[in-house]
Amino acid sequence: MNSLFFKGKVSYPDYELNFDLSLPGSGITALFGASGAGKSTLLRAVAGLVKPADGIIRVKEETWQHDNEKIFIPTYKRSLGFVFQDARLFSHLNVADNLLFGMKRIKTARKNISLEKAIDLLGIGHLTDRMPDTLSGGEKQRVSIARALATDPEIMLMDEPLAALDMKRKSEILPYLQRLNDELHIPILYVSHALDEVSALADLLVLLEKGKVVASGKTGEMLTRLDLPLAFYDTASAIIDGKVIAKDPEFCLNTLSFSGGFIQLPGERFKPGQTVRLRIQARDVSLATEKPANTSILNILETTVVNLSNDSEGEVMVELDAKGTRLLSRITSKSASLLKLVKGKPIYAQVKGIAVIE
Ligand SMILES: Nc1ncnc2c1ncn2[C@@H]1O[C@H](COP(=O)(O)OP(=O)(O)OP(=O)(O)O)[C@@H](O)[C@H]1O
Repeated sequence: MNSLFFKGKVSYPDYELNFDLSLPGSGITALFGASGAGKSTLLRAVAGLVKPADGIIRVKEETWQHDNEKIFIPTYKRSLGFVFQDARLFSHLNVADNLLFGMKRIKTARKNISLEKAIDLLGIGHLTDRMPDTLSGGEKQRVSIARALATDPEIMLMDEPLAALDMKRKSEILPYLQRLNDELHIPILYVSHALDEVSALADLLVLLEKGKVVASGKTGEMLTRLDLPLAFYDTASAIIDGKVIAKDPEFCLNTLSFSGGFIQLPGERFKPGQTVRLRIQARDVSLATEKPANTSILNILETTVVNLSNDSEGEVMVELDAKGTRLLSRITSKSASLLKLVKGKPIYAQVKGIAVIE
């Protein structure tokens, strides 16, 4: 049983959170929603910091709460790593001692991750002698993540770990989080209300609204579903996980393959075999009923219209299928009418801009 199961109800005087979720036992699952949606409360329920009614909290083979069986394991006995928005390091201990502090309660017999591995994964080897108040916000947070990881937890719970950092620090930490996901098989529950972070990191997305789970599924699919609000954000985007299969040194151009075909992307830094997550904004995708010729746009994909919905005044959001990968295109209502767009219609998607998520 290599999965996560969370069920229960948390009631406050003016608020109720209900959840019933079955999730895979690896990868990053984002708990996403507006302020007050219940993301932190759900994370706290998993940690045992609040006790949900009619609760079942199961993490892989371990049952941490089962009300019918009168099981409730207190937080300190749950094998979890909790990372908060602020790093919460002990200010009187240097980085090495901060890291060791978390490890004291760990039984050495079942260690899968060594302290050295945690230090290496978060790239903090050069910081071990430093005191916390000499570290940048991003460095502190990397230490705090390494400290949680070094306890060799069954699950990592992260509550807006990047929210206190500016964009630059955020983008410094994202690759480390991606690395954790690539190299370890520890499931990560990641609370965020920042769509850019979630689309960069998450394999799965759980959308919460006013104490309820509205929908959950693969991030790429959730971002493009027209029955959910995510596809109507100003920055509405699709994501593509592409694999670098060829380089053209003459034009410094890479070819990436994905389920829907190929994407061409300029840049020196890509290596053959590398998987790259790309973000394609709905605004950067235009549509044509015939394959455009003599155009400067390199990426033209054969797609099918899955769904259409009115967006803002005079605009339409179109959900497209590129052989299993979803894309969005935001066009004017007039263009949608001229192109006679209907569900199931084959259409060429011209991708004008692609951002690499790094
Ligand atoms: N201890 C508490 N007592 C009473 N109400 C609470 C308590 N903790 C949380 N709440 C309420 O529960 C609701 C959900 O809070 P929660 O912190 O889970 O939301 P969130 O989605 O994480 O929001 P944010 O993004 O702002 O952190 C809020 O309306 C909050 O006021």
